[in-house]
Amino acid sequence: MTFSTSSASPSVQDGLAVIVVAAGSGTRLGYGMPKALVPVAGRPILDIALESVADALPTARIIVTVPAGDTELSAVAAAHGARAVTGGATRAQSVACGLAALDSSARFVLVHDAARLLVPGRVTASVAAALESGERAVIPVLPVNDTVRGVDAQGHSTGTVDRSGLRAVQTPQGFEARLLVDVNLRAGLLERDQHGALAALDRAEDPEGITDDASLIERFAPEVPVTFVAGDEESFKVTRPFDLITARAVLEQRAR
Ligand SMILES: Nc1ccn([C@@H]2O[C@H](COP(=O)(O)OP(=O)(O)OP(=O)(O)O)[C@@H](O)[C@H]2O)c(=O)n1
Ligand SMILES: C[C@](O)(CO)[C@H](O)COP(=O)(O)O
Repeated sequence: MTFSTSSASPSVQDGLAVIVVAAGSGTRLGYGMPKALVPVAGRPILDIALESVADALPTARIIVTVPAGDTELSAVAAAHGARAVTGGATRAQSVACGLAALDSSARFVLVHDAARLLVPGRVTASVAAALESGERAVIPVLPVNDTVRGVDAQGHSTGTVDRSGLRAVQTPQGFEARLLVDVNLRAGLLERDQHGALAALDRAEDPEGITDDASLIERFAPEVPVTFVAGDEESFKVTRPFDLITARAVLEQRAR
């Protein structure tokens, strides 16, 4: 399914909130500071990520999860008119912190990794457009380019996997807001207090196999289809130092 527009319609932005998760430590990047603060072409990753989101969704409400005790990322969020909230110990727990801060009027919610700082507006807009057209869970994906093999406990190949049946998953992932709240409640990542207010729960670890938001839908609301839209190579996640070289190159190319 494809929804190719360059910016989301005003009607969908009206009821849409975006949670940008930026509370990670960036261990694999190894800069000794939260990854979202690491500069790319002189600007913090979060600053560029928020600009990318705002390109497609200029009027959407944005919540940014930041590490406990942070002031710098919160200032970047404020400069974009976004609200900063303290995240959790894992990505999933940070998303739950963002959901607990959600306005009750939000009909749709997009969850985006700050680390995917260069997501093209077309991708964000097509996730929002798919929600507007009635989809309840929408994720951008790409085909897998490399040959993929299984591996056994000894580290030997168990054979080639048919990659025509595989997709690499990106963000932003979009959901009907009530659905994403509901699966987070069922997963024990969120709870409601006696007044009905949502609160994120501290956990030692995430439910097994939960690596993104759509996997919560698949586990806790399997009757809801997860719909694909076309992702983009420029939505890659900055994970290791090499990714910073690519990010700089993309920014330079866009500036030309
Ligand atoms: N407790 C966490 C962990 C991750 N994230 C966010 O989730 C996104 C994807 O996570 P990942 O790339 O794994 O980031 P880090 O956890 O920072 O990386 P690492 O595992 O190398 O420490 C990032 O934007 C990151 O800031 C978050 O908000 N809260
Ligand atoms: C959510 C995600 O970006 C989808 O590809 C990814 O699962 C984040 O997890 P990671 O293990 O930290 O790369």
